[in-house]
This record gives sequence, C-alpha cells and structure tokens, in this order.
Amino acid sequence: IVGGTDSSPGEWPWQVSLHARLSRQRHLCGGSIISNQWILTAAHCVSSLENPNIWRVYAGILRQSEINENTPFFKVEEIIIHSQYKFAQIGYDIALMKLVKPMNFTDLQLPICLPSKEDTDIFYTDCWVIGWGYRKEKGRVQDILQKAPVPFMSKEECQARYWKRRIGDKVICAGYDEGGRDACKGDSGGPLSCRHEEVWYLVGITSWGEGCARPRQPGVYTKVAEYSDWILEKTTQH
Ligand SMILES: Cc1c(O)cccc1C(=O)Nc1cccc2ccc(C(=N)N)cc12
Repeated sequence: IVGGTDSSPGEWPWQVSLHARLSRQRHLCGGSIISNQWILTAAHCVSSLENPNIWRVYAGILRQSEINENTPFFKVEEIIIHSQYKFAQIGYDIALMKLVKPMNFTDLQLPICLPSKEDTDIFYTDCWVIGWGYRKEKGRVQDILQKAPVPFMSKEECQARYWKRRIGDKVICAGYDEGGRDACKGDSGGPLSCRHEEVWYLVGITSWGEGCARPRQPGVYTKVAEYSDWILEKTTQH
C-alpha cells in the first residue's frame, strides 16, 4: 500500500496473508475470508502456482513478523481459478481457495460480507484498500498491515485514464487523480472493503494498476458483485 498507515489489531479480521513455499516461504498475496472454509483472492496470485500443497493461509495476524515455523496456518485443499482468466489487465482476476478444515471464527478472524448481485450500482463512499504490499514501485513486502482510504472512480473516468485498454463492467477503479495513495505489488488478492450502512462489504479484489499511486493511473479491482453467481456456484457442494 502506498500512502497508507498502520492498521490496528482486529481492524480487518477478514484479511489473510497467502504464503507460498517455493525455494523459501514468503508472503505473495492478500485474500479475504468469505466463509469458514473459503478464501477469495486474485487469479493472478495463484495462476501457475495451482498446487494447493505449496500454500499457507495466515489469518488473524497484523505483522508478518508474527509468522514463524510455530505460527498456525490453514492448509489449502483446492484452488479454483475463473475459467476465463488470462491476464489481470483483461479481467476475470478472481480465484477461490478451499481450506482443508473449516476455521473457527474469533475476534481476529471473521468473514466479510459479499455484495449482492443487485448491488452493482451502489456508489460506495467509505472504501479502504489493505495489504502488506509494497509502499513504492521498487519496494518490498511490509511488516505491519497497511490501510489507505481510496475514493471510487466512475467507469467513464477510469476508461479515460486507461485509454489504451478496455476497462470492462466487471472491474472497479479507485484512486486519486493526484496519485499518492494506492495498492501495489503484494497487495494483490486483498480486499477493497467498503462500509455501507454500518456493514463492511467486499466490493473489490486488488488486481492491477499502471505502476503504483501514479497521478491519473488509478487502481483496478475485480468487481465482486459481478461474480456473485460464480462464487455461489463454486462454493456450494454439488
Ligand atoms: C509491474 C510492477 C512492479 O514490478 C512493481 C510494482 C508495481 C508494478 C505495477 O506496475 N503494478 C502492479 C503489479 C502487481 C500488482 C499490482 C496491484 C495493484 C496495483 C495498483 N497500482 N493498484 C499495481 C500492481
């Protein structure tokens, strides 16, 4: 997160840190708890890393330094990537992780509400982007979970900012024309959380942006309300 501040313990109980054990174990992406057994993240985080056994899900943490070989984590049983995903800039940047065992909810690990299909045209006014990602483009993963308020941007304005690309209906843009506050690498997969009538909703999934926090280059988020049917279909036992 560029231009953010430290979060407090339990402020974002739905935020998880997704670690992969490759040559060594490290934080790769954020994710959101949406039920006791399902994590929602970005497809670009897990594509080409689809073996569930390399992933570790850490919930209820504020600092990456809390994580060591004795820190409890959730194992991943299954990874589901949207079948139409190719690259983040094209869209469909959404994926699910099914945990081997359902988690117990505590004050530090709780689910966030999903927006409903009908909520696609609410103009949210209290949105925050969260993560342990870079604070600048040539940065590194941060220790304390960062938060930054980001204003919604209309699809028209976003398309004007990214005129070389097609900004579809299934993404949301958020950010400041003057830049300075934004998500960045390492925040991917994490939530764009918006508070509406006292309830927090998972409105977006951090997906991409040209650089980070650059003027007139807003953050682009997967619009979760457009994937309600997909989430329901994939998370319901058939
Ligand atoms: C390509 C790149 C880097 O190598 C390092 C840092 C940033 C970038 C980059 O251009 N954008 C990005 C790469 C990976 C995930 C990103 C997530 C969010 C944003 C955002 N601005 N909301 C930009 C990202």
